[in-house]
Amino acid sequence: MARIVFDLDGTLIDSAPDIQAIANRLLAREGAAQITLRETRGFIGNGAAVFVARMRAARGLPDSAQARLHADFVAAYESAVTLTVIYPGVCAALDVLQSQGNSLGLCTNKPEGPTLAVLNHLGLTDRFATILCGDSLPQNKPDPAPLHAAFAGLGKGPAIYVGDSEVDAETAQRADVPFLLFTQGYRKTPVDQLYHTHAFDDFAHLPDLVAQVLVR
Ligand SMILES: O=C(O)COP(=O)(O)O
Ligand SMILES: [Mg+2]
Repeated sequence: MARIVFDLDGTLIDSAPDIQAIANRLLAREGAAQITLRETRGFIGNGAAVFVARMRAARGLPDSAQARLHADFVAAYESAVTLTVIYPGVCAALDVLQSQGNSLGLCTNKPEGPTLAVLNHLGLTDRFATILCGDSLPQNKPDPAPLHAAFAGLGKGPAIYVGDSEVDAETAQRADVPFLLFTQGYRKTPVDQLYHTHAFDDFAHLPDLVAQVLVR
């Protein structure tokens, strides 16, 4: 059976409303305008430090505020779980994939504290036999090292990565593994311009796509 590794934000969960709420509390304190949900989605993907840098750039806050705002963002991040939801059909798809004997892992650029907090809050932690976070290794996605480590944690078998973003597509390409692209996440680039093996807009289709990858 296969080793299937998932991205988190924008793939399994829609966490943008919680991340937007933290950002807007910080921006209000700085006297800067709020960011929209669309802007928030656009800033997610390369981890917390890059999110804060993009948020600052969008509101003209200086580089000298980065360390302070990043620290405040991370401090708030672990308790920011209440507005986050699992995308429709995710749990049923994971049930099917696990019942077929596939092993599941997670590879996210979100730091470990908030990753475990939101997984616990949503009852998802036990689904994953291995979890690689943005601060688990010196390298972050799109460096393929965390994805390789996630697959290594799942033993042997064909490898498949499932994600939503430009970062995930590049990571999969650099790791040379099949990539299933969820199109309803935080991607900004047209699907046909991103590396992918199959694209899907509904988790009900995921088990079939995994089966298609495995017969190739
Ligand atoms: O925290 C981020 O910026 C991205 O998280 P993800 O890798 O789960 O999409
Ligand atoms: Mg993502």
